[in-house]
Amino acid sequence: MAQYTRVSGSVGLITLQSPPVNALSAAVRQGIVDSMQRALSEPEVKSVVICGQNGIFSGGADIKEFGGQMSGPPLIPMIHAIEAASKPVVAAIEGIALGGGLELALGCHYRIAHSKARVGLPEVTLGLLPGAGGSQRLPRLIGVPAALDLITTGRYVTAAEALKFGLVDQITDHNTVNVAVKFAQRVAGQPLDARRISTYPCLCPPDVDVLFEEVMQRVRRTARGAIAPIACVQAVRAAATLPYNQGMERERELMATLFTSGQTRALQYFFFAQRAVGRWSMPSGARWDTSKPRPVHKAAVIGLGTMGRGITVALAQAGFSVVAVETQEKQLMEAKQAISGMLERGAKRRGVAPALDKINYGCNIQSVADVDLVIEAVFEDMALKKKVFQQLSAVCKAGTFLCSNTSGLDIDQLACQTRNPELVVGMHFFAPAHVMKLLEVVYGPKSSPLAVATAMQLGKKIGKVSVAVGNCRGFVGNRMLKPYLEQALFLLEEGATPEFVDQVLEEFGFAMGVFRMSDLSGLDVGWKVRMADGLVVPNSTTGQATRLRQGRRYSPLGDLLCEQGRFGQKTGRGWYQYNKPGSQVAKPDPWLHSFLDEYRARHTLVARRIDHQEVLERCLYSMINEGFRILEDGIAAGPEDIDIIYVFGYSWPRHRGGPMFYATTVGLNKVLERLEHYHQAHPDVPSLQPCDLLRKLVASGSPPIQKWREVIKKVRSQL
Ligand SMILES: CC(C)(COP(=O)(O)OP(=O)(O)OC[C@H]1O[C@@H](n2cnc3c(N)ncnc32)[C@H](O)[C@@H]1OP(=O)(O)O)[C@@H](O)C(=O)NCCC(=O)NCCSC(=O)C[C@@H](O)CCCCCCCCCCCCC(=O)O
Repeated sequence: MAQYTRVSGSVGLITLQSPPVNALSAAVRQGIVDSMQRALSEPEVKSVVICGQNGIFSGGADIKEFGGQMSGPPLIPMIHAIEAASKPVVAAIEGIALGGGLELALGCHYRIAHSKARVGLPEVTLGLLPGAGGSQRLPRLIGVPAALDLITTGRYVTAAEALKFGLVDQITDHNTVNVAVKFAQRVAGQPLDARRISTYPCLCPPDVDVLFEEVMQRVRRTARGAIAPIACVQAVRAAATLPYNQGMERERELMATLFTSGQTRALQYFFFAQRAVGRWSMPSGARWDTSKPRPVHKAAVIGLGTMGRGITVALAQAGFSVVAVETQEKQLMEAKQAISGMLERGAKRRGVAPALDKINYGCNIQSVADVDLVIEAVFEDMALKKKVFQQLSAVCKAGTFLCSNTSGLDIDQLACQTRNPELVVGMHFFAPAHVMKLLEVVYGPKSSPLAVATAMQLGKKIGKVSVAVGNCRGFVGNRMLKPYLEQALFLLEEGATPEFVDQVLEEFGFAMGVFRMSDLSGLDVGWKVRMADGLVVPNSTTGQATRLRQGRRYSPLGDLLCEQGRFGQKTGRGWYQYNKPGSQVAKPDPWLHSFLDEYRARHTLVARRIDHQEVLERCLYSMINEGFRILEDGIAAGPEDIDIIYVFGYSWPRHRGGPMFYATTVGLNKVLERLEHYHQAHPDVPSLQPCDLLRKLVASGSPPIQKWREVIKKVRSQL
């Protein structure tokens, strides 16, 4: 709702009241309409101020309303009425004015912002465009180039930047509402024609067509199939080329398409999923709201390879004191130089001082004795990690949390090396660790809620989206990657090429297909793991046994490439060829094609034509099936956890919501039916066998994803 009061005798003050972010719900819109009517009808009132309660102007339209029947006064006529009002209306912007919130402010005649406020039109991130006049008013107010930037990226700007653009009229460090009220008194009675943004001409640079073409190309390149950024460019183009009313009509048409699209449903789901993962729970019943984290002031990082360096940078940038440890002096000095460079570059970008003095470097593990939390980031080798954990347990003060940056090793085995296994958790960072948003916080059977809460809180403080997951081989992300990679290899055996498989996956929206991604990560990484698992048979040539391991179909293709020294980008050869080692430009490799032909001939495999559908279904449905197993096993608490991990850690296209949400858009019965089909064709591939939870969900009528947790609970209680 909105509260109406009269202040200073002549100013009508409308306060939006819809905690926590004053979203423009039906009740708030009704409140604004009623309050405006009152303010305009009271002769004593000469001007109006609109503000939000609790220091927040508005987070925009109420996203929760989008899924259902919209009721209450619509936003567009409400904003038009404010702009057309005969008395000046001033927006007092504190905290945030986002999306519809900023569009409301643009309908006001003046905007006063607090210096700490941030404003923006983030609709594109929800698969929408600023559909309450924002795409037409913003370019008229701040010009086409700046409006295009804000609307197509959805980025927020500070009050200072907004003032520079002319988006706000004044900024203040004082009480914004008081300043706005005084301002409103001053402008009372002044003519308003020049203050109605919809009447402004749209200022275009001389080369505006070139600009639109460039932005459209950039957007198409980076959108990876998302439709909203393209519609945003089209809407701003309408502002630049059409009179206001026609531009509004174009905005409405474009919005209508977006509003009913599957992409916006996926992105809205994703918005709430990001918030849901913070409300973590463990199978023991421990939860985010009953487990208090312990403050961490000083942390240590052990092992300063690529991951350790990134983690050190992330911690130092967030203001933590860090002890950074490497065993050899030479490696320590190299790491110090690299970390300093990363901090300096990051600080330059953000216009702040580099946090160099936050880090103490050392070669002696004793130097971590007084830290609150240690993140071990040595090589992915269980024996080595165990040794480090034994040392840490002996050296660290009582109560220190011991965390391992591992991408899939058993946390429990590490916890068993320590005096206090309840203080041990996994912290699986993604490379580069100071850039990638995802953090899997892995709890073992002995990890305490305190340790999980502390690691989750630390993740938040260093700017990560942290997801709490259970302890199993590969945790969530890498466990689901396994069937995906496996299917891709089987497809090569059956006749596909790496280029074709990658093309299909990239058209789907992945930043990189599976083979380009493997080349980037290094083929030797998985090879070492398979060797440790006893799966690699060196110099294997022929025979059925080569393609079977432990009773299941196995493709040795990756092993054979590694035997040739083809480790991917770093060696200049992998599934593709590169101009030189380290180059990132992947080119098809005729050698690889002959190699595949010879391999198939050797194993009497007849190449067949494989189509797009089969690539997508086999790669994605096998991965989704593993996701259902993960839910069934209680490794992830809900589908949102999996989806967040896949979007932030594995470049799953955000506008498809994540693998589990995608399964709902395909239809769970269809996923089940296709898995059954493929499993029948490949009975020696267990990952294609539909899991029980998927069957149960289909049997219970494929409930919406928000209801899955109830079915999962039932399935688990029956175990
Ligand atoms: C605001 C934030 C920056 C705050 O961040 P913070 O970290 O402080 O807090 P949280 O993110 O945890 O949020 C707290 C809490 O609040 C919930 N929440 C936040 N924002 C909203 C919101 N806008 N709506 C609802 N709920 C919200 C959040 O979920 C948390 O609760 P939870 O229980 O989940 O923990 C940050 O929250 C943020 O970034 N918010 C989103 C900001 C945003 O994206 N705003 C834009 C919204 S979209 C919009 O405004 C659209 C408008 O342009 C136009 C609307 C016009 C509609 C017209 C419809 C036309 C239909 C066309 C059909 C045509 C048919 C025809 O014509 O034929």
